[in-house]
Amino acid sequence: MIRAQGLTKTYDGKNAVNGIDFTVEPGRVTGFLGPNGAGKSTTMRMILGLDAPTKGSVTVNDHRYVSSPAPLREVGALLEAHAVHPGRSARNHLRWLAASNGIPTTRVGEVLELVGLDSVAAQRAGRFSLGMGQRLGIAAALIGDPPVVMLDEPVNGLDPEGVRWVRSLARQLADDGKTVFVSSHLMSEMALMADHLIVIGRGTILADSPLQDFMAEHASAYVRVKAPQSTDVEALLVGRGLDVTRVDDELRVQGLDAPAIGELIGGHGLFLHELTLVRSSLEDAFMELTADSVEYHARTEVAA
Ligand SMILES: Nc1ncnc2c1ncn2[C@@H]1O[C@H](COP(=O)(O)OP(=O)(O)OP(=O)(O)O)[C@@H](O)[C@H]1O
Repeated sequence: MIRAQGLTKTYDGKNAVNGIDFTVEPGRVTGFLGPNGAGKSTTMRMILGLDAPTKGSVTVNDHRYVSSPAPLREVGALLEAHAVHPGRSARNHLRWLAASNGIPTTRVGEVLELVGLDSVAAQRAGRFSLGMGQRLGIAAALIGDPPVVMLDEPVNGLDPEGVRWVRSLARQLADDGKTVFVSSHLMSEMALMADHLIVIGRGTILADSPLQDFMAEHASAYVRVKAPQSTDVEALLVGRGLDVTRVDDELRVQGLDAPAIGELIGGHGLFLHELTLVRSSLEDAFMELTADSVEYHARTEVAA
């Protein structure tokens, strides 16, 4: 597992990461979310020992990652900036990684096949598309079959098939008991991929909970009611003390669940054309939670 305690990183007198505590547990996919500049990459770099904490500590499987003799066997990481020599072929890049960590060369063919790059393994990595580069980065992360896998924006540049593949790969790794820590700005993807969320804003933890609990706490829900005699229905629901908002021909009702609303309306001899529970998305919940933590706002408003 990954454990951060009082983890702090200060750049030019400003805390990029501000005394955070969290644990990333094995056997589940943990999503790491936050607006631009929130401190995600800085945290991931400190986990890998690429940056030293100003204060506090972070350990992987109870020791500091930098002190590991074969790091790729402990943590596999895909970071946004790929360190691949552009003139080297995909296969040679992976061979070099394997050799430097005492990993058998046979593993190179296995991971190339796993990520779907076996047919282009002899091509220079510098000529790879964004998506191919991501796949090579994931192959490198998995080459040591590590118990901890950290993926920063793994679906970036991938086509829909690739996005699905990363999702099922993350699930498979978690089901195999590995610790899977994934950052992404794609909320729809995170909603499908993550079991647990850690949300960071301006260097502090805003939420650390199972996805379901996060949605229950931060996502709103209402029941959409469409009825031919909508004025009568509205009066009935308001009369029962429910919170009703009219938007065009629909009524948005809060305060009672859908079956009870249906029975109430039917019990008064009124017809229903639609009765639907509408939940806000993870994106909505995330936007609401992080509204005060967003540092970089676009100046032009775009209609929602
Ligand atoms: N090497 C550095 N020197 C100075 N400041 C830095 C450095 N790296 C990061 N920062 C600052 O630390 C803060 C956190 O940045 P970080 O890259 O960790 O955020 P992030 O959550 O990964 O953002 P994004 O979603 O945009 O990738 C930002 O204010 C950033 O400008």
